[in-house]
Amino acid sequence: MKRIVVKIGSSSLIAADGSLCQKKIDSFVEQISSLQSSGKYQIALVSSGAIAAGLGILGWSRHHITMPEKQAAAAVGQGLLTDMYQKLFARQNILTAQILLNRSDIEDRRRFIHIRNTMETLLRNGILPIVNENDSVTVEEIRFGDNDTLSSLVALIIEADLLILLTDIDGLYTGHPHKDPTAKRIPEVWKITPEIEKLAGNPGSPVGTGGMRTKLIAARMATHSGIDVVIASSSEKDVLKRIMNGEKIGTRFYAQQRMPSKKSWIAYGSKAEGRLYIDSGAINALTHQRRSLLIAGIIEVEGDFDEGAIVEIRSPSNQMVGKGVVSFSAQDLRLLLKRKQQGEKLHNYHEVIHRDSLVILVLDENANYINQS
Ligand SMILES: Nc1ncnc2c1ncn2[C@@H]1O[C@H](COP(=O)(O)OP(=O)(O)O)[C@@H](O)[C@H]1O
Ligand SMILES: N[C@@H](CCC(=O)OP(=O)(O)O)C(=O)O
Repeated sequence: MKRIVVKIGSSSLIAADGSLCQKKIDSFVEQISSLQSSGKYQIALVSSGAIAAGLGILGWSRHHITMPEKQAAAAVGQGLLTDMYQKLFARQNILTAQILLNRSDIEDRRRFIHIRNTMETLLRNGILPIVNENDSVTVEEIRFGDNDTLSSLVALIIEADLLILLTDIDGLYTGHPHKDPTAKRIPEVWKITPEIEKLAGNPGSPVGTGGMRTKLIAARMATHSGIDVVIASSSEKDVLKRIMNGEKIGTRFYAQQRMPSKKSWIAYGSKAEGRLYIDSGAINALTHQRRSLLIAGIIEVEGDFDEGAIVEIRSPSNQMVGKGVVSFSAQDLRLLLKRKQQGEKLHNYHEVIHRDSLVILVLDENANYINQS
């Protein structure tokens, strides 16, 4: 069975009067149910709309709103959203489950595995997980901030084959469609180059968060992990079925080679607790010779971490090289660096970051991430 994550943005769920639009939601529910009951797909839904729905029913304006008001609106709106999905999916004999996440739930490896096991259990039992950010309890430091990023992490969690971002526009355009009347849809993206990234602008509607910018970040994370991404219009008739039938609607981003799940978590889910600065020889060994990181290549250690922590690997000029699981504590690494400076050869020490626990995050000359295997 193929696994799909479908993300629906606020702009596709909210009616002009600010309320949840049952007609629109029903159309998604029918489409998702039809795919799920074909027996060919397991689907997880990431649905935005809690804040907008809450503001709508409370009659509160989104302008100059305080954080507690926004979080209160999310608490009200999430209830409305869950209730509507539950009722509409029940009509299609599909049981739904609500999962609300913060970034810290994913950053911690144990919690990540718990979420993965829960999602697996739901999917294998034919229950539809409906995911959103836990907006009403989230503080800035642990926010995803946008559901595009969240949906791509959900795709990593369940090792999806495809991530579909449904929005109020039929794909990525060559310019912001509200500002550039000549802008055209780009049907396919093989590589997310800096030129492609430059095309993505902010939301076009007052209810959207992140616009195309965050959709491209999500697409980068997913495609690098080996998951195809389609951005398509939520109002296109039978959009999900047509995408699954291979019709070229929206913008399709093609995946690179599949990355092992642990590595995609290291790259995009985990939180780095420190930094290792490495010299040019080590950068070359890591990026071109697929070697592990040895103590010999480390110039400086930043932060205070234990062995087993995730750290960033950076160049002397502070460019990101990668991330990985470190085998020594920061204290021990500093000690070893001192001994190295005093002339001691440290050949007997094992890898500081083993290749299998290392993800390279630099692009090659073709704007591809360097092969991880
Ligand atoms: N290059 C672009 N191509 C298409 N849309 C773009 C582009 N740059 C910015 N946008 C805006 O991004 C919007 C979609 O993002 P957003 O409003 O956050 O939707 P959602 O609520 O579905 O996440 C579009 O309606 C459009 O106005
Ligand atoms: N978690 C928020 C939505 C955040 C978000 O990314 O919104 P959107 O850009 O509409 O997908 C909510 O439920 O209101």
